[in-house]
Amino acid sequence: MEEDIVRAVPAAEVAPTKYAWQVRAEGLRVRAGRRVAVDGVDLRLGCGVHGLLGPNGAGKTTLIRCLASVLRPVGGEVEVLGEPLTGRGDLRAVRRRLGYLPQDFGHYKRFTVREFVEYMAWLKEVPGREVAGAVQRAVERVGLADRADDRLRSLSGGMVRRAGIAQAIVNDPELLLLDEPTAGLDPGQRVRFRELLHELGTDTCVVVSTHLVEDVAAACSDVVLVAAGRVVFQGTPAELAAEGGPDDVGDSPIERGYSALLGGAW
Ligand SMILES: Nc1ncnc2c1ncn2[C@@H]1O[C@H](COP(=O)(O)OP(=O)(O)OP(=O)(O)O)[C@@H](O)[C@H]1O
Repeated sequence: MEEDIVRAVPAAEVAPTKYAWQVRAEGLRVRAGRRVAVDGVDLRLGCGVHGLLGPNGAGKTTLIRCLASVLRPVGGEVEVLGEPLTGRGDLRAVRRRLGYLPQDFGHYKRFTVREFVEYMAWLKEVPGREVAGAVQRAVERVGLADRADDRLRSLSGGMVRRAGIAQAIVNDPELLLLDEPTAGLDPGQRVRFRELLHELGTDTCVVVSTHLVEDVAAACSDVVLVAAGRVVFQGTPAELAAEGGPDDVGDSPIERGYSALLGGAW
């Protein structure tokens, strides 16, 4: 009986908060192949939706991969959820508390959506009796409840990406890292996804890399602009817009702010 009244409590509500920032980096340097693609990043991120913007090759994916503990830094410091990623410590505990949607994520085409999200829930060590409910909630939140029992290979690219978002949120992560989550989503889904981001940002640190300036304007509380491996601006979308003037290139105030800050490098 007791089980009936137990609700899935977001990890952020129960984990002791022993850190001031979900992400803290100082002078962070990360290599991608032979290149130092993140080259001296200072960053502090708390709860909210942080839009990671920047031109192709700026280092956004490399930064996200480092925060997801996939790439080890080669210099500087980085702490995620209060845990340093620079040492030789065991990263499993911190990995359980984050959600990550890679740009090109691998999935098992023969799995159904539910099986895929369930599998990721098990890997994140979501307690057994909570798995089914957590999976159903994640699938509903991305609007895939009616396709939950279809195999991934039968879904469109945008639907597969939504399944990817579902696996990233299934463990109610304290830090959610989404690398171009809106790529391939139709306009209706993009609007729904922005609403979901808003909701998640109230008690989670969400980092979203995107090329879509409209996503940033509509869904992000904060913009981090990256160029040539460094953070060149951090502020609200309105502050980014204020950087632009009538002579800057762009179709919207935010685009003009973006081009003003990047000069010719975009
Ligand atoms: N495996 C790799 N080997 C060599 N160079 C790499 C590798 N991965 C990335 N790079 C280089 O590192 C730099 C940063 O790449 P990264 O993918 O982080 O940029 P990005 O900002 O995410 O770009 P995009 O907007 O195109 O996705 C680029 O110059 C890229 O060519």
